[in-house]
Amino acid sequence: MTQRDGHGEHGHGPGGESHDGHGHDGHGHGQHGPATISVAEHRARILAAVSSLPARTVPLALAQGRVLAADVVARVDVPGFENSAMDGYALRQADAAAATPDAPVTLQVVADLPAGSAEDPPLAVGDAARIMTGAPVPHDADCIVPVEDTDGGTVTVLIRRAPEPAAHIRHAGSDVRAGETVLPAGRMLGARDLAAASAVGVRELLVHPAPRVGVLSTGTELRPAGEPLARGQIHDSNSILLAAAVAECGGIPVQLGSVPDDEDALRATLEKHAGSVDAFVTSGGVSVGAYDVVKAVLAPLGVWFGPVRMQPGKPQGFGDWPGRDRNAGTPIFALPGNPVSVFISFEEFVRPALLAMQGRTDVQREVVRGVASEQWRSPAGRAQYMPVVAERHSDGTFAVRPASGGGSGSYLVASLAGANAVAAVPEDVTMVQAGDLVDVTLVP
Ligand SMILES: Nc1nc2c(c(=O)[nH]1)N[C@H]1C(S)=C(S)[C@@H](COP(=O)(O)OP(=O)(O)OC[C@H]3O[C@@H](n4cnc5c(N)ncnc54)[C@H](O)[C@@H]3O)O[C@H]1N2
Ligand code: MOO
Repeated sequence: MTQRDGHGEHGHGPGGESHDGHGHDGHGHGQHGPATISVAEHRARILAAVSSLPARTVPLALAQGRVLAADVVARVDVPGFENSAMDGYALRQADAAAATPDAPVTLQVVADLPAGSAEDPPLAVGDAARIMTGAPVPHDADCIVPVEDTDGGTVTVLIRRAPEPAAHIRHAGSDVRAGETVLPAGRMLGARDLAAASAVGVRELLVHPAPRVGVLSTGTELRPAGEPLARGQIHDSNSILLAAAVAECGGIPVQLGSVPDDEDALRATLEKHAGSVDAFVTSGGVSVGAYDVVKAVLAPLGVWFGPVRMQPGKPQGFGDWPGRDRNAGTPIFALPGNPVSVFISFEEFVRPALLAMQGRTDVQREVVRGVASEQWRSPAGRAQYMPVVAERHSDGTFAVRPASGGGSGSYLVASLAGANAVAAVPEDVTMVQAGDLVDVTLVP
């Protein structure tokens, strides 16, 4: 990789341009606090500011994907009783110990036990009970002979093979005993976890709920998907992306539509929904333009705005929409308007925060190793997040190349769909060469 020759810590001067040609780092933004912060610093501040939503009890059917807030302890033994692992016959092993295919043993069939039977028939010497998988084994029996080793009789039965002692019996508590912890707090619940909870007698779980996330686009130029466009208008793709991305990481998107670049309209929308969402994510209106409405409304309320040393995604805002009557405020993520910036900002900041609100501690995606298969430029002084196509090699590494011929331009929304990963290039690298190792995150 080509690195910028070192003039100390990342200064704020005009360090680099965004690839779509209108970026200037770190001045004239009127932000609070330090002139620029790194991606890691901004994420750390966000994670320090959000906490897991208070736990609630939900039925098992609504617990999938939620994080457990308390251990799940078995209420009963599993299995709860000795039961048969085979369709066949329950009997005393000694009664059939001499059986061979050439010299089968004949037993009396004195009972028929389907799964769910509550019977416990007494078995005298020479008796057997026909039994199905899962049915309770009579106390007098000590083994099961599978039906395949018999003639299948219902009055008498020929046993053609001697059973092992205790053959095909599932013992009570052999899976888990009452009182044992089956699922630890902190576990994200999947299908197997819910099955385990049900099996041990639990029907409701204490979990951190899914955050409801209000998604709002800003921009007078925006039209809903599919509507005809006049000159200067574009389709609102950010709210579509954000709503899907919220759902993908376990949140509940609440589409608030789009508001024009009008302070009162934005204020009214946020005010209206603040009580019914756990967070807001807005896009657009955070830069230095004359109509940057989000910043105009939120900065006076103490929401932080400033450049983050990244490309795309440089202009960011984060803080609280104030609560009423001493209620806590609603976290608000004010993302830049460019669609690729929205995607990268969501991945780096919003997704980790939404996962933390769900009680997750593993809030960042796994980073894998990539090898650049072609060269590309990266801005000095800003970490670059390049949408790439990553192809897996047999040794587990990935060959990566930019997903668009246009590079990392933050307006390249249609090309973004062709990417399956994002390569993160450190701040001090200005050129990634073919063959360079890069950190890669695979994305859905
Ligand atoms: N003079 C400067 N201009 C810009 C700078 C700068 O530092 N100095 N930064 C550039 C960077 S980097 C970004 S990122 C953008 C961020 O600007 P805003 O957050 O204020 O976003 P907008 O101006 O509202 O929109 C930017 C761009 O994105 C399109 N857009 C907006 N919303 C949507 C949506 N819902 N769906 C699809 N596309 C959307 C919008 O039409 C613009 O093309 O500022 C740069 N400028
Ligand atoms: O590069 Mo901006 O920082 O287009 O997101």
